[in-house]
Parts: sequence; C-alpha cells; structure tokens
Amino acid sequence: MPWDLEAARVTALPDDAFYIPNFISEEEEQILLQKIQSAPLPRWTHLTHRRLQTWPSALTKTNTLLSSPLPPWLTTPIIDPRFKELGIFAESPHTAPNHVLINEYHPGQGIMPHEDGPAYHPLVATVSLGAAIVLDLYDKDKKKDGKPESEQDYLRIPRFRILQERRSLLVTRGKMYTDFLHGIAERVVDGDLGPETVCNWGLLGEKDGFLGGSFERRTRTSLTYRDVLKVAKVGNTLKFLGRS
Ligand SMILES: O=C(O)CCC(=O)C(=O)O
Ligand SMILES: [Fe+2]
Repeated sequence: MPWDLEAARVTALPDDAFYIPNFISEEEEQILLQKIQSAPLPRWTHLTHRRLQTWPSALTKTNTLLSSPLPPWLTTPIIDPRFKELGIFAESPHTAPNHVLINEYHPGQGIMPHEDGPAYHPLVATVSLGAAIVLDLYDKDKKKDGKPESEQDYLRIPRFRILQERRSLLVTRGKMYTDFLHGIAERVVDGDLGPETVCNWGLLGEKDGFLGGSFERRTRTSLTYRDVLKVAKVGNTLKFLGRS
C-alpha cells in the first residue's frame, strides 16, 4: 500500500480521485463479506435494483446522524490504521468517517446516476468486495436538482469510467464529489475496457484479467465510508424527547 495518497492519484480525472488496488487482503475481504452476510436480516433495506445496509444507522430527516460508534469490523483495519496512515479524512470535520453504506449488487443490478449531496463532507472512500465493477461518472450540467431530467439523460454516455477491482479502494473528493454524478449501469457484462476507456487503467493491480476487454459481473459489495456533517449526541436526543 502506498504511504502517500498522491502516488495513487487518478491523473486523468479532475481533482480529486485516488485508486489503490489490493487495499485489503483476501482474508480481510472474506471476513468482511462474512460479517455482512451474517448481519440480521432487518439490517438490509431492499431496493428494486440492489440491497443496502446503513451503519451505524440511517440519517434523520434533517440529515443528522445520531452519534454511535461504527462496529469494530468496519473500523479495523480499514479506518484504523489504513485511512489514518494515508490521511484520507485528515481534513474532514470529524477527522474520520462516521457512516458506512454497504451496497450489494448482483449481476444486472446497479445504481442510477446521482450525487451524494450536502449531508456529508465532500469525500467518499469506497472499498470494493467480491468482484470488479465499472463506476460511471457523468457531467452534472444538464441535470436538475442533481437528478437526471429524462430517460435519455440516464442513458447518455459517461464522461469517465473507473474500474474498481475487488479489494480496491477508491477515494473521490472535491470537484469529483460536487461536479459529477456517479452511477453503475445495470449490466451483466462490463465491456469496452482498455487504457483509452478506463481512466485508472495504469493503476490497476491485475490488468491481466481485463486484457480481453470485458468481464462478466459477479456479486459485488461496496463499503462507502463518509463523514456526516451534523451529529447529535444521543443523550441530547433523549432529552429532546423528554426521556431524560
Ligand atoms: O457501490 C458503489 O460503489 C456506489 C454506491 C453509491 O454511490 C452510494 O451508496 O451512494
Ligand atoms: Fe453515491
């Protein structure tokens, strides 16, 4: 793992994006997948095109996080020591992520182009598990309220494509967070892969598997680490509710 995030910069992208292959080991990947699979069923929110876990809890209607620690399996070794060593959240308000979304995509599933919005410090650190997937980035300009205006907009060609290998880390922040939409196409095959079409091609850990220019999707799970700006102490909340 590089000690300096700069060595991992995706130079073909506007500021800032960083890609680190083999960020976690195969053993760490298996432990994480097993923890995710063994979470009680009510932990999952089932959406039409994927399912999702939210740790430590969903935000309130005012985008507030009720303060609660992340479980140790989401903290060690990803946040502590690795994010800390790389200084990934050093400039975010809480100097560490306090929220993790876990998305699971089966082949053919994806996520519509969207932006992550103002509830978070503009930085997302994504660890990919289980299989590779292509993340598409779209210009935001022709969008209204951050959402595609039409079906045609949704189908339009991405401006950039990032290939996320299993066990890799992708960090997007700044302009990449605020000026682009990101999405994952609902495909069973990711194709047209090569140095001209994949902006992090030179940073990939194992290009050999992708030299044929395409791969079949398998189940891919992502952990997206973020810093929620507004945090309420649970003690205060209880007081607010008249319970203490
Ligand atoms: O699975 C991913 O890598 C992206 C997930 C995402 O965009 C989100 O949860 O907001
Ligand atoms: Fe997102």
